Amino acid sequence: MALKRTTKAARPVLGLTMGDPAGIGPEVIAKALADRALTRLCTPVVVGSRPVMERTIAWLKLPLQVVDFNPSNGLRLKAGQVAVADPLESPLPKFRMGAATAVTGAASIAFIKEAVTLAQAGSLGGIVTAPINKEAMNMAGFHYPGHTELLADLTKTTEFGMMIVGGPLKIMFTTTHVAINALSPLLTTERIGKAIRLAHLGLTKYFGIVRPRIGVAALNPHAGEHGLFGNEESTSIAPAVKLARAAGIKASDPLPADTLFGKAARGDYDGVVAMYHDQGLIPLKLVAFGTCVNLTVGLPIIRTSVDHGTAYDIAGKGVAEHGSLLEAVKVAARLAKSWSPVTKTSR
Ligand SMILES: NC(=O)C1=CN([C@@H]2O[C@H](COP(=O)(O)OP(=O)(O)OC[C@H]3O[C@@H](n4cnc5c(N)ncnc54)[C@H](O)[C@@H]3O)[C@@H](O)[C@H]2O)C=CC1
Ligand SMILES: NCC(=O)COP(=O)(O)O
Repeated sequence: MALKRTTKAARPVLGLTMGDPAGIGPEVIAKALADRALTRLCTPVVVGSRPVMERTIAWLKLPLQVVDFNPSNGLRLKAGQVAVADPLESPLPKFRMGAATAVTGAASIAFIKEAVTLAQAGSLGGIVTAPINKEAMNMAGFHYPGHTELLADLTKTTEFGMMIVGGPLKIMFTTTHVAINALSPLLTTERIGKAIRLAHLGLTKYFGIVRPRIGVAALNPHAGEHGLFGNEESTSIAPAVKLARAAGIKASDPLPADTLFGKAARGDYDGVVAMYHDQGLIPLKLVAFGTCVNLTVGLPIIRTSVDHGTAYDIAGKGVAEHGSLLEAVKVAARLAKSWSPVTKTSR
């Protein structure tokens, strides 16, 4: 029997995927599990390797005890007990912390798949993902740019987008993990229009903002300066804005990105549509690294994530901070209490 789906009164059951076992995912999860701030927000279920979780808890000397996740017992846990859903058929072979391998990459994908299955079955009210390593995932033969596209594939979602929020900024990304020299042809009116619609959906449905004001970033310096420094503004961004406005969305003209994010941070816009990864993530991480939350807007399930990666440089050292994971749980728990599946991205 699946757990009853979260109600407004209950603390939602959230699945915390372990991410890449060789990164800081297990550590930030263990630290968060020992933090009362997390258990006040939700009933956590770690979706990951049970032996890795046990080793991490022991290594960090945390007062936690791992038990198997059993959806049919209503998650009746004693204080300090942590439920782990481990989808791996056999324990992971020995691996080195801080190194990308196909084995750990494959495990990180198995955890995500299991979490999606549990969420779709109603056993989890949402999922919060710890970082995967894209290189390890690709070494394992999963050729996705990141969670965002994998989750869309697993849930058969076509209209989805990566939104990251932090401090005063809420940013929707038109493209995610793309080489700069491959960017321009991807910035079609259709793709930008989709990002504007998803920004609107994210700001209204996920953050409750009525008639949000959306700032749309230009791609080129000074918004191209009438074609002097590029023309994506006139050929694709402005036409996408026009279509969005015709659909009733309050979207700005393509604005020079070097001043747009500051304006949004000061409150002139409720959200921003960035054209590419670093355009939006540099301002976000400058003002709020460690507390930003990544959401996949448009999925039929709730998914939030941390703002950081696997941080191989500090994996196994005990210095990783778990603040972003707590923030991601906070957002997922809030959404889980009022969630209704996305059916379309109309206003
Ligand atoms: N949600 C996800 O699954 C994400 C995955 N990644 C992946 O992570 C890998 C490494 O990416 P990088 O660009 O190097 O970013 P990164 O966030 O792993 O590391 C950047 C710097 O921040 C520090 N740092 C990161 N998280 C920290 C924490 N919780 N506490 C203290 N210091 C922390 C690291 O030590 C490093 O100096 C890549 O494979 C990337 O694709 C990156 C971002 C998000
Ligand atoms: N920089 C954001 C990031 O890498 C997370 O991407 P995803 O795994 O959530 O698609």
